[in-house]
Order: sequence, then structure tokens, then C-alpha cells
Amino acid sequence: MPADLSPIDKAKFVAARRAVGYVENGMKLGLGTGSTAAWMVRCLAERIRDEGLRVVGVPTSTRTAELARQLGVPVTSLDDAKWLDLTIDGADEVDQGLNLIKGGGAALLQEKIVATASDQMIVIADWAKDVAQLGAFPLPVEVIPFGWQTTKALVEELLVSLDVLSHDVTLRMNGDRPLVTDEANYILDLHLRRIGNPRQLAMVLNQIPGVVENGLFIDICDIVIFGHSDGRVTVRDINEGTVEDSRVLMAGEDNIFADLGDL
Ligand SMILES: O=C(CO)[C@H](O)[C@H](O)COP(=O)(O)O
Repeated sequence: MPADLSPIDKAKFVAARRAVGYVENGMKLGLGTGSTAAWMVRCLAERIRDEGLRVVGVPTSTRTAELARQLGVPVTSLDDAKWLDLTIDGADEVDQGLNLIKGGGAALLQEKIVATASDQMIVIADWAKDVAQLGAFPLPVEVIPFGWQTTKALVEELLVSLDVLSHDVTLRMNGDRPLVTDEANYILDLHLRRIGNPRQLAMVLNQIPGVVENGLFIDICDIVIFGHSDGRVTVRDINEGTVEDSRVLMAGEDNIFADLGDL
């Protein structure tokens, strides 16, 4: 195990490891984006290598596609796969109703399309993403570059009318240039007070011309697996509440992180 693995990375790893346990032979999978999703791709590659697991994945970003190819996880397009059995992805915040804020990694558009085209979505996250109410994490909104400043003004006007704006809406930058998404769009980050009605906000944001999609995932996630740095996971199911709070067990090991070096 890398000696300097942070407590957060340990938590992400155990959540990913547990989620990959839900994967069955022959499944078509949505592969999320971000550092937690990258652990999931590594754990999936391990099962493909060690158990001969047969799956195909639809990546939600060029980053995830590259990682999957490097590690020998077969990939295809959503148009080829058409419908998926399961998507496993990270999140920036998760509330008690399993509503999410996503898009911290600027991949929310493909992530939402892929998760919506799946029978089931499992979110994997470290314990710090578990919140009572969404909104402390700035809400990402993908907008087309044409007229983005007008779109931003319309978004601000809406947020003021809903009384949820805490301070300015900002254009996400990559150095001294706007960050450009995989779909050649920009990202606005909305700094809000806590979001009282995420369903309403998600709907009205998408009515604004120039807005492509927002990072609120409502009624999409079925199960959340929160990892803890001591190797425990908390599993929360949308239908059954918290169904499990246990340590991730691996064959004959005292140290849950002992085989990280193989990934
Ligand atoms: O939504 C996302 C990318 O658009 C990520 O899933 C989210 O930002 C969580 O990332 P990480 O696992 O690195 O904390």
C-alpha cells in the first residue's frame, strides 16, 4: 500500500471496492468520472484480470475512457450499448433523499445522460460528501460558449428571484482560459445558500436558453456507498434507507488496504 495514501483516498477506495461487488458477468456498465470513479475502474480491471469477469463499459469522459483502455477494461459508446445495467459514479454532495450535486470534474453532461440510461445508479463517495441539505458545494451548470455572459446574467437573475444566490456565479477556468468540457461547452459554478428545493431548481435552470444541463441529479441514484478511512462502508438504499454499515471484508486480510499496490 502506498504509505502516504490519505484518509480520504482510503475511504474512496473502500467505497469503490464494495460497489464493484455489485457487477455481474455480461453487464453493460456506465463508468463515472473523478478520483473515486478512477478507483472503481481500477477495482473493475482487477476483477476482469483475476476472475475473467466479462463486462463492457461506457465511459463518461475522455479521462475515464483513457484509464479504462490503459487497464484493459473494454469500452464502447452509449449509442452502441443503448441501455446499461448499472452506472457507478462519484458525487460532490449527496443528501438524505439520494439527490446529488455532480460536475466537480466537469463531466456532468455525459454523466447524467449515462446514469439516466441505466437500470441502476450506484454512487460512491467518501463520508464527507454526506450532507443534510445540498448547496455548500458550488453547483456546476454546463452552458454553450455562444453568449455565455448573457446566459450567466439570466442564471443570476433566476437565483436572485429564488433567493438562493450567496455570491457571484463564476466561469470555471483552466489557467487563464475558460475550462472547455468534453462537449466543447463552458461550466458556470453557482455559489448558493443551501438549496431548499433542488427539484424545482434543476427544472428551472434548464429552461434558460444557453444552459445545456445542470449538476443536480434528482431521482437518478438508487444506492449510495459511503466509504470511511477505517475500511467501513455505509450503504444507503433509496427504498430501504441505510441497509448496511460494515467493514469491507477481503479474504484473509488484517489490513484492508494491503492489496492496493496491485491496482
Ligand atoms: O461529478 C463528478 C465529475 O464531473 C465527480 O464524480 C465528482 O466531482 C466527485 O469527484 P471525486 O470522486 O474526485 O471527489
